Amino acid sequence: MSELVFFSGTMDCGKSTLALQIVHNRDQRGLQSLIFTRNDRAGRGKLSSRLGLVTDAVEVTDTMDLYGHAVGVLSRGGRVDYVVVDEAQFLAPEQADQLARVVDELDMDVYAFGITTDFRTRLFPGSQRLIELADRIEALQVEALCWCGARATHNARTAGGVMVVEGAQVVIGDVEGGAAGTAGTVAAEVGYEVLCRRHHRRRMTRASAAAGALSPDVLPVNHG
Ligand SMILES: Nc1ncnc2c1ncn2[C@@H]1O[C@H](COP(=O)(O)OP(=O)(O)O)[C@@H](O)[C@H]1O
Ligand SMILES: Cc1cn([C@H]2C[C@H](O)[C@@H](COP(=O)(O)O)O2)c(=O)[nH]c1=O
Repeated sequence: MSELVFFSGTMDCGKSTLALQIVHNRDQRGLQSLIFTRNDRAGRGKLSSRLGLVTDAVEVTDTMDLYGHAVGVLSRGGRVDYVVVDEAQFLAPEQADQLARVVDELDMDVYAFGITTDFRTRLFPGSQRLIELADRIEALQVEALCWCGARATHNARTAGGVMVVEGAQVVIGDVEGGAAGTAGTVAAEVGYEVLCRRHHRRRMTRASAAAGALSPDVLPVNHG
């Protein structure tokens, strides 16, 4: 039985790497993928991982029908054995429904990869719909870590090094403060950092925690 599987986690937890591994392993066995992505940092029509691997993909647009696209490939004599979708948080909810239709009507596995929540801890609409529809939701085994060493569960956005909780939901960027990419809204000063919930709630990034540790008002008072 074919499945819709949603592999989700924070930024930088290895989702794109796993997507590329799935494609590589099936490719080795002669299976043909149809790969979708949207707003990858490497540019349009790319699925890239921070480990340096990259492959070509179909860039999803606002109005693209993913089921219709798969049917189109098949009807032109192309072969599709399974579907991979990276940056699936950027899908419109109806595109998640189209992926479920691919599974049910074309009998193909669909592996979707994406972050669950945005920098305000709110579900992305595409991720919400995938959670609602998926046969399975998988958390990645290599967890990203907060600066405190706890498992990172949330994504923080920083602007000029300071955590922000207001702004557009979609701003393409990277962890470690570096913003990159060619699609979507790109703000040079925006960065991301993965945090545990406790530190996300307290708005404590690695930099602000370090600054707090050095702040005179938390240093031990010398009564001597
Ligand atoms: N220099 C490196 N050496 C080993 N592993 C690395 C290196 N850089 C990144 N990684 C691994 O790659 C992961 C990020 O992979 P990626 O697929 O780009 O993440 P995601 O798609 O979830 O944002 C990191 O969590 C880390 O495990
Ligand atoms: C939290 C958050 C992230 N984004 C963007 C930033 C990146 O371009 C992608 C996530 O990519 P990754 O491969 O999982 O690192 O999403 C965003 O637009 N809005 C957010 O709130």
